[in-house]
Amino acid sequence: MTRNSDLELIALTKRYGETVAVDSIAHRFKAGVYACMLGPSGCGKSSTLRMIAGHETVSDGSIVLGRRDVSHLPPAKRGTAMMFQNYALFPHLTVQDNVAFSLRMAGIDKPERHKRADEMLELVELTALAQRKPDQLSGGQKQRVALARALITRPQVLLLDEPLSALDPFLRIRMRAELKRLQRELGISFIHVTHGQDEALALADEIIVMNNAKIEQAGPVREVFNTPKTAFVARFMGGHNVLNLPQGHIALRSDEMIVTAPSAGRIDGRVVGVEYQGTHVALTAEVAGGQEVTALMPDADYLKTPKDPGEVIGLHWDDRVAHPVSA
Ligand SMILES: Nc1ncnc2c1ncn2[C@@H]1O[C@H](COP(=O)(O)OP(=O)(O)OP(=O)(O)O)[C@@H](O)[C@H]1O
Repeated sequence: MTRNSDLELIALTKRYGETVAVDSIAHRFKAGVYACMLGPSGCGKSSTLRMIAGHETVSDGSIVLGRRDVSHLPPAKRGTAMMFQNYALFPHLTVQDNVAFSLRMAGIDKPERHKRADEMLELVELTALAQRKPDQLSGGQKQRVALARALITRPQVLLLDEPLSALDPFLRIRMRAELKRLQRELGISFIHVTHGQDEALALADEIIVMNNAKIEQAGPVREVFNTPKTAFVARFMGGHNVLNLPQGHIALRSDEMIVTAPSAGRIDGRVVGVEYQGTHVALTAEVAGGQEVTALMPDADYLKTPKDPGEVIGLHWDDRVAHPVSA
């Protein structure tokens, strides 16, 4: 089997009756990439992932992994593996047997199955719990079992559908570091669907933002964050203001906004919100046309000139940090 191959989506389309869930999208995932797919609920992320995995039929277009068109192959024959949101572990099987399950289905004998399952359990640091049942595990441990179970098939591409959403915030941050470590160690592609912008920024080499069944923007993580092409991407990725000015729409990072005395900046606004965020303070002001603008100030800077709701402030920004975006 060709290892380390690019995964290409060509005019990939999914229709459910009248609903077009994925509308002729095209993208090439480079081999070994950590890609995060983001977008609002219902934009077609899961449908895309399920088509790649083979859990959903392709309505039109194709999926090519390496040199093989895998669009119509059964899931186990594609070179992909999927890790589900709810982990879908078998409650009556031990951790080791859960991990080895797909090898059993493939008719591999028991000693080989257990050997490979043990290797996977070592990879996810669960060797000590191999004989436990899923209900004797914590959420984070279940997630590792699900990962080991997906990885045992030695996929070229691992597909993850909101893998961290069932975990509490603290564990989520720990597990995302773990995912990144695993992906680096294995050198395979991870395609990870998430609702979390922070999660995507923390993990991804590449971000694919979907909206209304289409790819709105795709590219390296810093490029998508720093130079959003559309107002939607700027708003969706967070950390930006989108201002409708006479020269058009511009995106401005909240941490690039400079708070000045009234009339000393480019525009004035009235403070409508002051939110303490620990290291920073988010100061939100209403400017002309009822638009809200947020300036993210380091806490120490804010404390030098604290503001109260109702106060008028000036807002300034450097031309270099203003990016025109389409509405
Ligand atoms: N089995 C199905 N039958 C009919 N319509 C479906 C089916 N699955 C998804 N859809 C529709 O297809 C569209 C895309 O759904 P999809 O689950 O891919 O979106 P998503 O971006 O993953 O959303 P979420 O973030 O809420 O999981 C939605 O309009 C959804 O209602």
